[in-house]
Order: sequence, then C-alpha cells, then structure tokens
Amino acid sequence: MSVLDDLAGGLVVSCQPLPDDPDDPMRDPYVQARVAAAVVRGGAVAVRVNGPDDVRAVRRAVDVPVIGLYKHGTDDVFITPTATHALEVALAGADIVAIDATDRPRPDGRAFADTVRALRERTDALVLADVSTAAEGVAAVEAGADAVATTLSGYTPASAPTDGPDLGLVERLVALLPVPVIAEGRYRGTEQVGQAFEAGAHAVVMGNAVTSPLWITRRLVPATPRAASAPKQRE
Ligand SMILES: CC(=O)N[C@H](C=O)[C@@H](O)[C@H](O)[C@H](O)COP(=O)(O)O
Repeated sequence: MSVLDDLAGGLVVSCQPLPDDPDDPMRDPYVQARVAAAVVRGGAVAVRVNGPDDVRAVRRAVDVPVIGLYKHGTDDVFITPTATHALEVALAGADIVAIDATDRPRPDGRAFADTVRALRERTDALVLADVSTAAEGVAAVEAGADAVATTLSGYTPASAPTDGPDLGLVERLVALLPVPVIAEGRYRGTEQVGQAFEAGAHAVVMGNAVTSPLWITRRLVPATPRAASAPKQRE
C-alpha cells in the first residue's frame, strides 16, 4: 500500500500563499496549517505545501499525506530545484516531495535523476514529478518518479499557456505512463475536476481557487467600482 493509494479519486488541496505577493497575509506556517486542517475536514485527501516551515506546521495539523515542495525564486526551475531543497521538505515531514522535472537546466547543474537518487538515499519519501509536457513525464518516470503532475503546463517555454487546466496533457500522460498522473494547474471548479477524472487522473489538485482569499477576492472585485448610491433621506 503506497501513500499514493490514499490520493486515488480524491481532491488534493494546495495550501500556499500567493507566490507573486510577498505581503500575502496568508504567508505564515500557522495560518497554512489551519487552512490545511480545514480543507482536510472538508474532504481533501492530501495537501500540497511549500517550504519546510509550512510542511512542519501542516504535518502536525493533519493526518493525510503531505506533498511537500520548496520554491526558490519564481523563474526557470524554482519548484524544489536541488537535492538540498528536496531533503529539507522530506525531513520536515513530507510523505511525497514534488520536484520540477521539466527539461530545463537546474541551478545546481545536476539532473532530475540525481535529485531523485539523493532523496532516496536519505528518506523514504515518494517523488512527484512536476512537468509541462508528455515527454518530460516519460523522462521523469525513467528517472524514478513515483507519480507525475501536470503542474507546470503553461508555465514553461515548452508548453503553451491555456486559460483553463491542460486536460489534454492529463490524457496524454495517462496513455503513456505506468504511474499515477495527478491533474494540477488552474483547476477552478467541480466541472473541471470531473473532466480530469474522465481523462484518467489519479487525483486532482486545486490551489488558489480554494485557499487564497487574496487571489479569489482580486477576481471578484469589480473592475470599475460602482458609484455608491446616494443615501436615502431618512424620514
Ligand atoms: C505554477 C506553480 O508555481 N504552481 C504551484 C505549485 O505548487 C502552486 O503555486 C499552485 O498553486 C498549485 O500548482 C495549484 O495550482 P492552482 O493554484 O492553479 O490550482
């Protein structure tokens, strides 16, 4: 029984502050742990958490699998870019470590397979390869990934941006890979989640649409605030 079996058919929720807003008030391990506890109470089968401090806090707050990643920067390879980042979140309590497995140079000059090997030597954490193309998914499994996620589709030069989630990539990866495929990236509601499962996804990840009040509110605020109506004259 692998911890990946716990994710089958379920919703994974990404509990992270907004990467592009350093002043996001949700940027606090205690806050992320409370958000994680709430989404698990709501039925999430696992949570995806950024950074060793948040992983440690969330680990204490939930009893479902924790997918840990460690973002460093916002450009090029920034999701768990080296073995050091991977080991830190694994040792902080992550059951699964999400690692950029795109076909781009990594800051330490090593290959994805090297990071996988280094992680395996020190921990029993599983490896979730975050990819943007089907070819990257195939290579990631050959390098030892236990599962593959469509996380980076639309965020790399090799993948065309799409408004909604990249369901086509889910389908292609499911057809090609012998490991679970996790649908992730721009899933915003139940219809899209259902489409991902129809495409063969093992599980689906939702992030901002569930856990970012900042992201949600920014999309709800009218572009041009309506003029406030004149207060009624009180009798
Ligand atoms: C591209 C990137 O850095 N994605 C990150 C991966 O951990 C997170 O910022 C996303 O929130 C997560 O993948 C879920 O995606 P969405 O928030 O669209 O449901």
